[in-house]
Amino acid sequence: MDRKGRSGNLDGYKELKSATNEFSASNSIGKGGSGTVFRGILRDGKLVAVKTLDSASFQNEREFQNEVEVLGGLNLKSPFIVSLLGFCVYKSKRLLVYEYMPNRSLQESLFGENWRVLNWGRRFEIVLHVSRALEFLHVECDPPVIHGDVKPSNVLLDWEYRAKLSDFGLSRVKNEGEFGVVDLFSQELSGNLAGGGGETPGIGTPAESCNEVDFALALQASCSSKNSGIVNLNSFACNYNGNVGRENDGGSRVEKGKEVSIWNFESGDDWNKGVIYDDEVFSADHSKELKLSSESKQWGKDWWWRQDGSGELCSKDYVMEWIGSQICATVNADWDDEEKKSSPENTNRENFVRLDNLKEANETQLQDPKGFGTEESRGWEPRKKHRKMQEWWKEEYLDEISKKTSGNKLKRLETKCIKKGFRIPRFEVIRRCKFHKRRKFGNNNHNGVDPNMEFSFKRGWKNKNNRSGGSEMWSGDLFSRELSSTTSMRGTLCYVAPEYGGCGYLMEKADIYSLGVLILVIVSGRRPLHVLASPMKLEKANLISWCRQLAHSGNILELVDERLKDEYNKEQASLCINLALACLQKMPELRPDIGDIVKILRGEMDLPPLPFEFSPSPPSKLFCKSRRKQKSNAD
Ligand SMILES: Nc1ncnc2c1ncn2[C@@H]1O[C@H](COP(=O)(O)OP(=O)(O)OP(=O)(O)O)[C@@H](O)[C@H]1O
Repeated sequence: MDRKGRSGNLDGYKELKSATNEFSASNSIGKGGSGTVFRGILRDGKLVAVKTLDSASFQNEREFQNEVEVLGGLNLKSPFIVSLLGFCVYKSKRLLVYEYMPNRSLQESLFGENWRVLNWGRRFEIVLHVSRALEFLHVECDPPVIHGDVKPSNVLLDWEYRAKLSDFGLSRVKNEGEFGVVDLFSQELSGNLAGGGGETPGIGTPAESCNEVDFALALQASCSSKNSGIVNLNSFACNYNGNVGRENDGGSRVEKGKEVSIWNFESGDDWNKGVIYDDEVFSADHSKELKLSSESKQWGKDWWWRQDGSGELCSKDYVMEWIGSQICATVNADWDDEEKKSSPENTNRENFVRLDNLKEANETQLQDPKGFGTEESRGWEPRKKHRKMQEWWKEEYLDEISKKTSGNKLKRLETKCIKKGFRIPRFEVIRRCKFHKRRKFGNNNHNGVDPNMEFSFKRGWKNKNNRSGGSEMWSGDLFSRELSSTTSMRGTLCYVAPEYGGCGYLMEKADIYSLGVLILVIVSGRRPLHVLASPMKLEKANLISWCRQLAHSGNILELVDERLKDEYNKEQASLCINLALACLQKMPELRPDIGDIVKILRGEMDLPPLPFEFSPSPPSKLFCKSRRKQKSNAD
């Protein structure tokens, strides 16, 4: 790749190929939901990470474009954000080139064999660095950028374990004049989108009314802003084509007729510069692949529906039911009968909405707007409906389940599902585990699941990385693994803010919520959901509600990673936990701004008073005062 970004063409792809030893397994450093990441050395000796996205995935295409547009579009640099050095489009291949982060992700360090490197000092620094990354995005960037997917696997670590935030696939640039979900939708969008008639609700309307939203129009509106980071593929395709179309403009920097598009952010040039792009190959492939053109309106509509689900069995139910099934599974281990009926093919069919099924699925959905499906499709249709994200994160459900017998709970859910014509999904998950258990490890592995595998509603099982995560990474809990890093269309289960209903714009306070979860994860060294076989431990299953309980009983330090023993700074740990509690308040307005969070972490500001229900947690005011006093004494 030409690092000046001026002569990239097929050579660009070739260079990335040779830099990564032809994308060899030995250069592979990790696998995410969207593709594989390879270590590479460019001709000039620069060490890079090359992410190759799995082709032909609708989701990947969107995330690729978002990454390029938002991360690549940042005018300012931050030491706390991973640099995107360039990208490459070669036929259906999509590659992203990042600065290399030798210690990879926080997820791997925290839950891997190497967890000891994350001593308390480093953990506290990581909390500060991620906060500074968000401060950069929310405050220093104009317009602000909302990351949308803050979680440990998106925090990468450099040589000295300094953290940088990565993965802007779900991020967006905040539009000018956005105030908040309610204002936005009641005033701006509904008027605009309904063409003045005011009948079409906007994106952020409550999920119950989502079916009514003309999402295609909403998307068009959201993308109409010059700075919008919600990249509609339609508009993005236009953007590409627009560049090509402008090749003869004076000073055009677009070269036509090549197979590779590569653009180098380091060159500091703007979007057009250095794009080398075959419009025929690209636009043809692109529009075909994404089924755009005249159907784009309908496509946009289905796209949102498909990703977020519109069925009545929402993810809350799904998660509740799944939790129940996990408890049953660990206690009763009665999987085998179901397993016999399953096959990997069936499981795949039920868990993925494939690109090539899109048209077929659309038709079904149009004919059957309630989504119950025909007799033939019923077996897999409900799976697509489970993704609704609204308020899934109801820790009360865990409490509820712990109070009642899981069997009763499940019975009720089963009845509910059957009444609605849905099949019960729980055994699919379990089958999957069993399938992988057999295939990968025989019966000797801990609970039968590869420590490096994780489950995604969207993507099914995926191998997170090629390095062994170690036994700590597994630690006997199936459930925490599966939910802790499950990327949804717009957020990750357990990290996504409760107000974010799958239909709304992400706002800064959603990032703050995710930061709160991340802080607790860093401090506790465990995942947000952690169900162990013993029912006694169920009260601790949900990290957030456990933390709230501890705050209530004045014992928050019990949450600190027991592997650290006593080797941590109690004052800082209390500060982090109280700060996390403030970030995790259900009402977004009550959560602190990122600027204040950074100041609090630096000891320059008091922690705001926590809600009553968290008392008698360590008196945060007193605590902060004493901390400030100490600091001023030190000065
Ligand atoms: N810049 C980088 N430098 C070094 N390693 C990286 C870099 N980017 C990613 N990795 C490694 O590759 C792994 C996969 O990254 P990727 O961003 O594809 O997945 P993810 O964020 O874990 O998953 P998802 O995209 O589903 O959220 C990371 O966990 C990390 O180990």
